[in-house]
Amino acid sequence: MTQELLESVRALRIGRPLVVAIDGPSGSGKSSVSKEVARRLRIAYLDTGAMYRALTWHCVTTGIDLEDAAAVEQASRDLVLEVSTSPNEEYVRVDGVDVTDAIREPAISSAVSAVATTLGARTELIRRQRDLIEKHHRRMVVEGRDITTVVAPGAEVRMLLTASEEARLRRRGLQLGGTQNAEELAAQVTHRDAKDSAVVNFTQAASGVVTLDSSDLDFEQTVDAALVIVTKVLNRD
Ligand SMILES: Nc1ncnc2c1ncn2[C@@H]1O[C@H](COP(=O)(O)OP(=O)(O)OP(=O)(O)O)[C@@H](O)[C@H]1O
Ligand SMILES: Nc1ccn([C@H]2C[C@H](O)[C@@H](COP(=O)(O)O)O2)c(=O)n1
Repeated sequence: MTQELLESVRALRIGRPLVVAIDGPSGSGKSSVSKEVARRLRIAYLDTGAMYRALTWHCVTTGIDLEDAAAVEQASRDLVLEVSTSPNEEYVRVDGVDVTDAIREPAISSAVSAVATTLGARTELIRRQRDLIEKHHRRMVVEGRDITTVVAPGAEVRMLLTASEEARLRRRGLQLGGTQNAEELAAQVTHRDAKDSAVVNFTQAASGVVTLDSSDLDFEQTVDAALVIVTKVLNRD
């Protein structure tokens, strides 16, 4: 994307709301692409998956039974959570403890779906996500599974970032440095998506949501394509 086009989008939206909602399956590139889009647009960034992971870490660490929906819901309300909203700094803290790396451990990845499918906990985390968007004057790239449909259906730009299963498994394998075998990778990508799909639809674009298929694009090309979508949608409205 040309620098001039990007400058014109930024100028057009100065002081005005610009929520870019991005959903998609695991390994499609939501976090990395959304972060870079936020940097280029010079707006805030929120990784909502990190919030579900932080709640999972808290439940696992304090011995809360993940099958006990009432206990998980109560934990979501009690959670003392700080999450970065800057695309240039990554941190997640629970009760002041830095859990940025701990929430990415395979043990949390395999447990997180149980928490994310607890509807009462979702209600509480969605409330917090909306608060954060408002706190940033509705100028934020927000990514997850239900942002385009539930958290911010009124976002200025709504996008579904997809990629073939083969591409997503390959990317996750590379990201984890080739440490996982095929079965472990499938558990973290395909099986987790299947469990999460029970409560949210992130495989088909809802009405008004633009699909970006990155299967045959590299990272830079995907960021460019996402910014072109932002420009087109804003110029259309
Ligand atoms: N278009 C692309 N081409 C190649 N690699 C990519 C592309 N987009 C993202 N990646 C890489 O794929 C890996 C997974 O991306 P990322 O963590 O952003 O996915 P995600 O959708 O946020 O996954 P999850 O929902 O499981 O957290 C990262 O290493 C990222 O750099
Ligand atoms: N808006 C969201 C964000 C995430 N989840 C669930 C789905 C995942 O299993 C988990 C962790 O997300 P990730 O870090 O892998 O993007 O949280 C969700 O249900 N809704």
